[in-house]
Amino acid sequence: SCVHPDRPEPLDLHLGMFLPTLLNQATPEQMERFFTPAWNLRIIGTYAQTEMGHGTHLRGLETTATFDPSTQEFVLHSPTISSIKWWPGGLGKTSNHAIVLAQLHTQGRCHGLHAFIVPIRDMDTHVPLPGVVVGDIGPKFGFSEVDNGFLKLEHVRIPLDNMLMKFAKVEPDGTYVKPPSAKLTYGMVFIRSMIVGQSALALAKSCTIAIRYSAVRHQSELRPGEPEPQILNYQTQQHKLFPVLAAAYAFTFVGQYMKDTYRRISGDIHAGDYSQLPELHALSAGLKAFTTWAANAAIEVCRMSCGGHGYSRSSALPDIYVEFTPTCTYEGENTVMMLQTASRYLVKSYRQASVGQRLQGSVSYLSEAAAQRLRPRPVSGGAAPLSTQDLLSLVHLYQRRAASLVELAAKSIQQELQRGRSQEEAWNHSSIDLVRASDAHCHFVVVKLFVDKLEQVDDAAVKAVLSTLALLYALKGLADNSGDFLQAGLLTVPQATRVSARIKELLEELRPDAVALVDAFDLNDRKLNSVLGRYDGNVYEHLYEWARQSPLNATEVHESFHKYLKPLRSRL
Ligand SMILES: CCCCCCCCCC/C=C\CCCCCCCC(=O)SCCNC(=O)CCNC(=O)[C@H](O)C(C)(C)COP(=O)(O)OP(=O)(O)OC[C@H]1O[C@@H](n2cnc3c(N)ncnc32)[C@H](O)[C@@H]1OP(=O)(O)O
Ligand SMILES: Cc1cc2nc3c(=O)[nH]c(=O)nc-3n(C[C@H](O)[C@H](O)[C@H](O)COP(=O)(O)OP(=O)(O)OC[C@H]3O[C@@H](n4cnc5c(N)ncnc54)[C@H](O)[C@@H]3O)c2cc1C
Repeated sequence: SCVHPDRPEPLDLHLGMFLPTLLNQATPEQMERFFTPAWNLRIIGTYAQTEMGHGTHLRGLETTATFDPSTQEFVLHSPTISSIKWWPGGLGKTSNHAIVLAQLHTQGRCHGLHAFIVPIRDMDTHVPLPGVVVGDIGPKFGFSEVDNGFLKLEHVRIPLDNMLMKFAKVEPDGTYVKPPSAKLTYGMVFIRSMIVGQSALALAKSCTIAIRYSAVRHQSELRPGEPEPQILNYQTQQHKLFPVLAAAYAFTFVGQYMKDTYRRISGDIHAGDYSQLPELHALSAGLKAFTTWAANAAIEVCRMSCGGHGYSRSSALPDIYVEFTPTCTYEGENTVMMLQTASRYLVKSYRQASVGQRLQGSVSYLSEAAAQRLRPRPVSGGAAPLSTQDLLSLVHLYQRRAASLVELAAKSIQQELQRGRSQEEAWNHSSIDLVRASDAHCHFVVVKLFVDKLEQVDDAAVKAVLSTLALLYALKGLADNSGDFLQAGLLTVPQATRVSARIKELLEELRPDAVALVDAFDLNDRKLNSVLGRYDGNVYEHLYEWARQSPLNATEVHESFHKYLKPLRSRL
């Protein structure tokens, strides 16, 4: 059957991680030896980092690569059951090579995790090579098209030159040469950055299906005696779907920003300037977690808003969910990513700002907040006036919420330390606050980027409708997180009431443009693969046709009648 353009595929890891890792970490000689045949699919690779016992804790990975100077080889070995590589996409049956992340041992010392290119199957027969035990990990929640696999290495020898040595090196005598920065060997920033755009696409597809279907589905009575209305005219249906529509636009702009930022900073890194790597790591980790959690929940809102037909595979919504949901786990489990952004960036920046350092990039607002703390507080102490129309003032409100939650997390750590807890315990006992701080920081970044994007829109009508979407996104976020804003003294209860009223007005304003706004994503029927989301809105005829094609309908009387029902009857 033809490959559906957006379905997971066995070659995803080859394209999405094996090739990019070579590009980022291979020497010119290794590019020649591996990239060319990999580009021509002679070499098919995967990225084998996760083990049965460890996915998040990289320093806990157990696979070893021990250098043998007498033969100029590394010996790759899986020492325990928990060290068996587990999950890599395309590993089970497709790949003939793997980039294996292993603890490097040379001259009796361990130098931590490094990347090694390991042939795992014969290039011609595809039979596993000696010392290689490889296979599929079995059925999963979804991703049934992908052979996520396991790999057990039994003292497998590879040449010295199979260690990716663009940054770290091992000399022929076994001497280890450190990389310019230990962070360069982590990788994964590329895919995390790309996943932000995947979140936008998943939202765009889901709300296109749900809003188009809601425009053709008529149900119940709004006014007695009148024809059944479009379900899109129900305020609750708009309250479910229009914030998802707004988020789809917001994440589209954030996804573009993330890709541009990745391209810019990875260019600097290739030129030897590593100064922006912390910002890139923090931004990609945080936005990957923020956008995938939000999109994951929103896909389910779209499915349920389509009633029973949303549960049918003909809607495509179950498949979109099943294929999207692992983004919250892979490429950095979301909670762990949020903690990375908070602990390795936000709290560090907060402390720098607190001693007067001028911060750049996405945390520059922490300098402004630190300066604010030094000024006398206004006597009123109350929340500033709230405009439910002025986007810039809402951006500032999100900025102040983020600064407040970063400060709360930093102070929690300080309080835990003052209680006598160790550094590690103090951080662990503040981790809920740390995740909240990261979430608020990412939320501010998303709202700010949405509003910044409007400045680039020239067409007045487009700018007006996008501004309405941006307002809805910002106010809905304010309503959903009103506890944060109230706790930070940034919102009063009367203001919260005004926000709810304004949201209702915006839903009404957006109703006439809702279908045009999803059409603007320009997702054709093949890409959507959804009977409910068809551009022509001809749902019922195609739903009936889709059902008729079901394999169960190949015969009028299914064999189960003769095999089971009839014999059962005769015994009753
Ligand atoms: C030619 C190209 C063609 C392209 C075509 C594209 C077609 C694409 C189609 C296919 C699309 C998608 C396919 C992919 C599908 C997805 C498959 C999923 C794959 C995986 O899941 S791979 C495995 C993912 N695993 C992880 O992410 C592990 C998560 N854990 C960690 O990252 C780490 O354990 C940790 C949580 C960061 C903790 O590590 P550690 O304890 O060692 O580090 P510290 O917290 O102490 O921090 C130390 C220091 O390092 C900095 N840092 C940490 N990580 C990074 C990083 N990634 N980058 C940069 N810097 C990092 C951290 O900030 C600290 O710095 P400091 O000391 O504070 O200055
Ligand atoms: C569909 C799919 C495809 C994948 N493809 C690949 C691949 O191609 N290559 C590859 O190498 N891997 C792949 N993986 C593995 C994936 O990267 C890991 O599952 C992921 O990194 C999470 O690690 P884990 O499974 O060990 O979960 P764990 O880290 O065990 O997480 C379990 C729970 O523990 C919590 N936790 C863990 N550490 C901390 C902490 N420090 N602080 C607070 N809470 C914590 C987490 O938040 C989570 O709630 C894939 C996984 C899936 C589902």
